[in-house]
Amino acid sequence: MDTEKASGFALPHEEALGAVWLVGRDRRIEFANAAACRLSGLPPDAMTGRPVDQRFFSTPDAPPLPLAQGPGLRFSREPLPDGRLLIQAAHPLHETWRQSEARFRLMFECSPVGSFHFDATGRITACNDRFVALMGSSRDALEGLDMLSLPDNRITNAVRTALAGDSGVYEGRYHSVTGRRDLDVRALFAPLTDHRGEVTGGLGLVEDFSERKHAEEALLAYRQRLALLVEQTALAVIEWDERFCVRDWNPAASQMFGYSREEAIGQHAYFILDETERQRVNDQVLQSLLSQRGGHRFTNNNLTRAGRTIICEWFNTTLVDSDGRTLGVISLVLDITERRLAEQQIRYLAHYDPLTGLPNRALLTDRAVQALNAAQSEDRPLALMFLDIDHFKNVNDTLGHSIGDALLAKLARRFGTALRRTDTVSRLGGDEFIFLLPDCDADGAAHVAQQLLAETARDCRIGLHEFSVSASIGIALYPVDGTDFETLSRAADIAMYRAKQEGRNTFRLFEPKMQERAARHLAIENALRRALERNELTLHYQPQQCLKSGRILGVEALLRWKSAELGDVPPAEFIPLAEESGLIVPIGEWVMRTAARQMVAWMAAGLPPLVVAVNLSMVQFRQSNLPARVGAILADTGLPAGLLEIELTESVSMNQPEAAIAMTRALQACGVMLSVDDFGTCYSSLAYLKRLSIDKLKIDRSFIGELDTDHDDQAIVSAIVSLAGSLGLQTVAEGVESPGQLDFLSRLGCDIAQGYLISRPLAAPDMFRWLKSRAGSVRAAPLTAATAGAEPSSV
Ligand SMILES: Nc1nc2c(ncn2[C@@H]2O[C@@H]3COP(=O)(O)O[C@H]4[C@@H](O)[C@H](n5cnc6c(=O)[nH]c(N)nc65)O[C@@H]4COP(=O)(O)O[C@H]3[C@H]2O)c(=O)[nH]1
Repeated sequence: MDTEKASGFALPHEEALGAVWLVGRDRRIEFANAAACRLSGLPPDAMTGRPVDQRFFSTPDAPPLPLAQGPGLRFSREPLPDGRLLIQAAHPLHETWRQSEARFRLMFECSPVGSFHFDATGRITACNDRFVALMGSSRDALEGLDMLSLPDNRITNAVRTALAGDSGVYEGRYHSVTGRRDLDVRALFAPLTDHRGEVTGGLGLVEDFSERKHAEEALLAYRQRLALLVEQTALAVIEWDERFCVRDWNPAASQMFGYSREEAIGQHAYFILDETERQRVNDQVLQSLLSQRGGHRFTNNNLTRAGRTIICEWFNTTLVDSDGRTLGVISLVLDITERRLAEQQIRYLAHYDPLTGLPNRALLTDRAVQALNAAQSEDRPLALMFLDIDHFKNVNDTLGHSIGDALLAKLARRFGTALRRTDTVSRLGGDEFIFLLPDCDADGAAHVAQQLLAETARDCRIGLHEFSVSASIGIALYPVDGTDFETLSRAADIAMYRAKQEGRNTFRLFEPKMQERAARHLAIENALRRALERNELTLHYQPQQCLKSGRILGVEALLRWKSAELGDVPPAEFIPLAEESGLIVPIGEWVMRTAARQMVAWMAAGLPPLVVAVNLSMVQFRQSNLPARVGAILADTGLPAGLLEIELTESVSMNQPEAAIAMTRALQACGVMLSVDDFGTCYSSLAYLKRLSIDKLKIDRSFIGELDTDHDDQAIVSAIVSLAGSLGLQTVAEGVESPGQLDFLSRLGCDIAQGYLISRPLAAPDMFRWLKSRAGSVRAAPLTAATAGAEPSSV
């Protein structure tokens, strides 16, 4: 380079040009390069200043003097603008070499691969820009770097391998000198030799494959995830070839169709299609799947290995290569058999009653609307019928719910046989059925109702039980009783309610006045809700007289209601409604508390202790906390337990016998007395009666009214009295109105009488006066342990 500077001429690379002489304007050599010196056989010092032969200038092509002759040398002469002369001598092979060198240099410089030369000592002598960039360093820092002193053994080993004449490879993570870059590199170290085959150094090629490595790693991870997914997924994953034979088959597919992977591979798609599906999904359809692009989805019936048909949802995607050629199809398959069944079940449940299989209200309403439209447009009648099983609750309570359910299912089947194809019977839940009878007038409806009553009354055998039930039916007619389903339903319901009130096991056609009754019931129920808080309820008391001594032993508390809106409402009217609505529970508690308080007050006012009898409704009797409530009332009011008598109606005690027996025992354990009211109206079994913990039987007043004349009643009352005697129970005769009745009862040995003959039920102050006026004949209740806490009588 110094010589170049000295010449003031930037010479191209020596080797590239061959021998070069620069001749001054004085025709003397100013500069000769190493090749020119070698060619001339003169050292550079002897060359500089040396005159150039005249002939060289006149005959430019003649061999220059004093140049040594060389074979095939080609001279050229180039006058320079400043008057100097550039003489070059080159061998023709040198030109080829020069061009090749230039190409190599270009490749070296511009290569996208980091490239560098190193000498025989392992020092980097030259490198390209890409190498500098990859290393994240500077050219100055890299050129001259001794690679054999690098800390990474694998690099030094690879360099040594190259210097030993072999190619060395290094692959690894490279941390740049500056520490700013982390690269995954692959480097090749190749030896460079001279013409004798001696290694003069090497060439290094460094490739950054970080991105490719990341891509490869990502692809590997993706493949692993995909494989895991295909292995683990609940979806069957099936790959088909272009002939629609199985190419791959995952475990879920084996699970779904019953074929192992080995059995499935190579099978044609037909192997999982049943006969019908094969006709539908023929070759043509399969071919069209192959030609489709993108995903497509369908549902079909497939066949498992065990021959079971399953419903499958298929999601298919055609597989294509990068040239768009179809390679096959990949299918994801979901077994939706259970979902379909559940959907069918839901659809069924939305329209049918699961217990009886009859249409439910939703379907009935739908059919009713259609039938009413038809009736209207064709001017035809239509009947709507409500049927309710009488005392169905008793069946459930005594025989259990499963027998109750079986009975309903059996009746539903029987009802079906009594109807025409165009009729609809539906169960609304519970024991209530609705019949929609298109084209049916009052006579037709009455006829059907009679048939239904007969079907209901037929003996039923369920398991070991044989029994029969009855039903009450209400009928409403289109168009007289209503023109829409709602109105007709209301009317039929009211008529059914009426049938129940009028003795059950019968049917009633709706009449407008029934509507009034229903409206009154509603009004009573509404007013009753406010009766307690408005203090509209009071108690009347009716005395009970000992038939032997003529003394008054106690009183029965009877509820009275004077409603602000409705005036006096008799208990026989409002008590059933209070029971239906559940209002009887707070009302009943109020009665017991008020009666107890009254007895305590009367005792405090000087009357001797009297037993007070209160009526207990079936609803109250079923409350499991009843004994606790009774105990609380006694404790709160201070009434001795023995002065409280609880009257249960015969039907109350007959329902759920075992529960009733337990409840009577629990109540008696509280110390209160128990009597069975309205005795004789139900069919009590004697064995059962014996197990009830009761003290008295109250003979129903329906047997007393005609006692003077009716021999049957006399026989019944006489039987009841002797039955009670043999069970150790007292008898109370209700509704005694005449001295004759009283006399008859006395002679029979009946213990107690109650009725208008003795006194009508009176308000508390009147009864107090009445009792006071009869002070002599009012007998204190026998003082037992339970009554011991009562205040001493001043009467
Ligand atoms: N014809 C006639 N009737 C007589 C005679 N002596 C008494 N009576 C009436 O017979 C009914 C006797 O009460 P019950 O059998 O318990 O029958 C009661 C009872 O079942 C129910 N009831 C009354 N008060 C209550 C109550 O506080 N709670 C419950 N759950 N029911 C009650 O209402 C029913 C009717 O009660 P009331 O209308 O007060 O009617 C009372 C009474 O007024 C008579 O000589 N001749």
